[in-house]
Amino acid sequence: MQKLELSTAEKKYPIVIGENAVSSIAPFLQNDLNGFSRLMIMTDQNVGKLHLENLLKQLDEFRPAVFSAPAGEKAKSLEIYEEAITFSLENGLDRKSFIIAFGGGAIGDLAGFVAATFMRGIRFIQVPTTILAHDSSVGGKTGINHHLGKNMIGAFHQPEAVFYDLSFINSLPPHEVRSGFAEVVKHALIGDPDLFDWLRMNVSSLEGVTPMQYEEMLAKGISVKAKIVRQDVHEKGIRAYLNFGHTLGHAIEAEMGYGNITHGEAVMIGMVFALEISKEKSGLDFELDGFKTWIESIGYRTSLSSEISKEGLLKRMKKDKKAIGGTVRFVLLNKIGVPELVELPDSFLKKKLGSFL
Ligand SMILES: NC(=O)c1ccc[n+]([C@@H]2O[C@H](COP(=O)([O-])OP(=O)(O)OC[C@H]3O[C@@H](n4cnc5c(N)ncnc54)[C@H](O)[C@@H]3O)[C@@H](O)[C@H]2O)c1
Ligand SMILES: O=C(O)C(=O)C[C@@H](O)[C@H](O)[C@H](O)COP(=O)(O)O
Ligand SMILES: [Zn+2]
Repeated sequence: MQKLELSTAEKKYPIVIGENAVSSIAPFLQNDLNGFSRLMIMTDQNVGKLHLENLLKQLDEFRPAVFSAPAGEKAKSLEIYEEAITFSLENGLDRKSFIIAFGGGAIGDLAGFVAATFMRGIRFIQVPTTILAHDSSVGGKTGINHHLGKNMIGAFHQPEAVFYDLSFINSLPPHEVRSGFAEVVKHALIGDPDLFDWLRMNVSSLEGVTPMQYEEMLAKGISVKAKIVRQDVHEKGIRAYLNFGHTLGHAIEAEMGYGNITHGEAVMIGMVFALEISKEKSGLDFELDGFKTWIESIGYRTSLSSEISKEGLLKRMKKDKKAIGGTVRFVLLNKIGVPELVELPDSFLKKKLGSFL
């Protein structure tokens, strides 16, 4: 079990990682919150079937209401958001109520946004169940999608705590493990060169990673994120580095239709694209072919089919949250562990996308 802490000017909260972290939730609710009224668990249909009973066993005494959303990106829609608010009102939640986000990043983002906006904001905790959610459960970005772009509706709202029980990740299907591992690679590339070297040396298949190794790499990924968020909670500057690979990644997700490619797999393609540009624009000295061979051997795609429209992708990248006045800004790497934010003209991106697709 590892215990980290995210400390910002506004708030400090614990991040408990390891097998059986779930057993720390009830004592936390009991002792660390100065009381609350109604408790609501928000989960999705897959996680509900697989793991809700286990969580409920721990929380019986609190008699929680349970809201179950559709699995995956469908949860991050205005329609499901409204359903969740209606459910909260009908189940007697008030300003002193408390939410548990129990699931992957989609549920974490939805539940966090419900918590941020219900009666102008109530408290919540994150109980992540995917590898990807080592990223999404920490840092307080919450939100839902719009058909014109990912996470276009949202708020910064920090949880009271994160309880990351790694026994849940054992039931993930291989493509979801792959999705989550992409964000581990991202954290290594932007902030932990030693972790990056370690991953390259030790991970040749995701099935071969041991529980101890997962615990170690997820804690390291979270540490990279926490260090950045601590300095820039509201993304006025360096928090944008956590968006490495996301400018194209988010455009791919929206262009292909939410849920038709996993977030991590889209981000991995986006990182390959950003690494290629980094070599050209930021002087990155990096063996990209070797990197691509490595991730392809783990099962990632490293390029897109030519059926996807490059005009469509560019249009979406121009709506990215980092863009200013329609000028796209990309996170590039100067060195492994040294990111920077660089403006890229449309003409350059169009040309690059042309050779990438
Ligand atoms: N807020 C942030 O900082 C942040 C960071 C990264 C990603 N995200 C968002 O997170 C979302 C992706 O998160 P995700 O990959 O966890 O996706 P997800 O929540 O959609 O989960 C992926 C799939 O795995 C299933 N699942 C979840 N836990 C499981 C388990 N233990 N066993 C078996 N199946 C399980 C889900 O039902 C779903 O079908 C995207 O919407 C992305 O934009 C947010
Ligand atoms: O926490 C952050 O900051 C991130 O950018 C983490 C990303 O991995 C995550 O996908 C996030 O939701 C992207 O945020 P957005 O602001 O680009 O929508
Ligand atoms: Zn992401």
